Amino acid sequence: MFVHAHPDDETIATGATMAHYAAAGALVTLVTCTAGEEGEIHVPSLAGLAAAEADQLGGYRVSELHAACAALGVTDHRFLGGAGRYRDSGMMGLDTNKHPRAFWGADLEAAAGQLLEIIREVRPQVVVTYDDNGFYGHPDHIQAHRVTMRAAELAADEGIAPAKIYWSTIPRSVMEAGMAHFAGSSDNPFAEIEHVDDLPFGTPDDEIAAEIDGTDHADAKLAAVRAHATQIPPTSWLFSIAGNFGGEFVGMEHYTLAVGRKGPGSGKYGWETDLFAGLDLDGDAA
Ligand SMILES: CC(=O)N[C@H]1[C@@H](O[C@@H]2[C@H](O)[C@H](O)[C@@H](O)[C@H](O)[C@H]2O)O[C@H](CO)[C@@H](O)[C@@H]1O
Ligand SMILES: [Zn+2]
Repeated sequence: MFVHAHPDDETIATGATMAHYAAAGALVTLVTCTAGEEGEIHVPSLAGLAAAEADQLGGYRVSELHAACAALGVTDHRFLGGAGRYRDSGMMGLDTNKHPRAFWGADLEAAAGQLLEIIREVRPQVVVTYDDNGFYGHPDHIQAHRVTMRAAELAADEGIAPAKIYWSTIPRSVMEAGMAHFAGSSDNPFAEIEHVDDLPFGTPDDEIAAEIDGTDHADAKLAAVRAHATQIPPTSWLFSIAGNFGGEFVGMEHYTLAVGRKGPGSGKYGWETDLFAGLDLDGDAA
């Protein structure tokens, strides 16, 4: 079960992993916490849908999300609390954070209870969300983390806690390789960044628990990225890096392990290659 804040996060952060497990026959459940109402619009003909205009972007992004799920082979998608329950809060500190339905202002117990209802039904062995900074500090990402971790506590009280909880991330080494590769390029997505430590995200390689090789699904992930056209323009850094690094970047996704016992791994840091590593078919520690 993947818990994400906005339509597009599922693809950007975990699209290849979701496609990998969907193709392998696992039940992949995606829970999206908001409809992304406060997003930018990179499709000029849709500018009138913006929050400050017709305020219809959320509904449109639902269609983008469905197209992305189809590209990834994900068939079980839910909105936390039902479609429209929680609204995209906008970037940290904006007045939109105070909207009556802003996810950032959601009652934690109520939202966690809504996620617990899905956990009771789906009984996920593995859950994936963000770290306590929401990966890069967006209020809805931070709230998605808090709601997920609280729901897992409530599930544990009922004896149905997931065996493992992972937080999506990017290894510091991948960021450094990207910066080195694009140094001097006119199309440098890292142009504003002097040092990798200046980025609001990135995890030291020795703190990574799992690397999922979804390179066989890199094309599906890029199709899902294209489905989120209002958020990710053709000029996006994602396409720049994908064009240069291809499946090596797009298809490889990384996670830290927040809850549970790390299974067998390989390589310099013993990274797992499977989120179910160390679990038996019932999702119990083998
Ligand atoms: C990937 C992600 O979480 N996107 C969010 C984010 O989008 C950013 C926002 O529009 C910001 O104003 C831009 O400068 C930045 O480039 C975007 O990534 O926040 C949006 C508003 O909450 C959200 O809709 C979008 O999904
Ligand atoms: Zn997001």
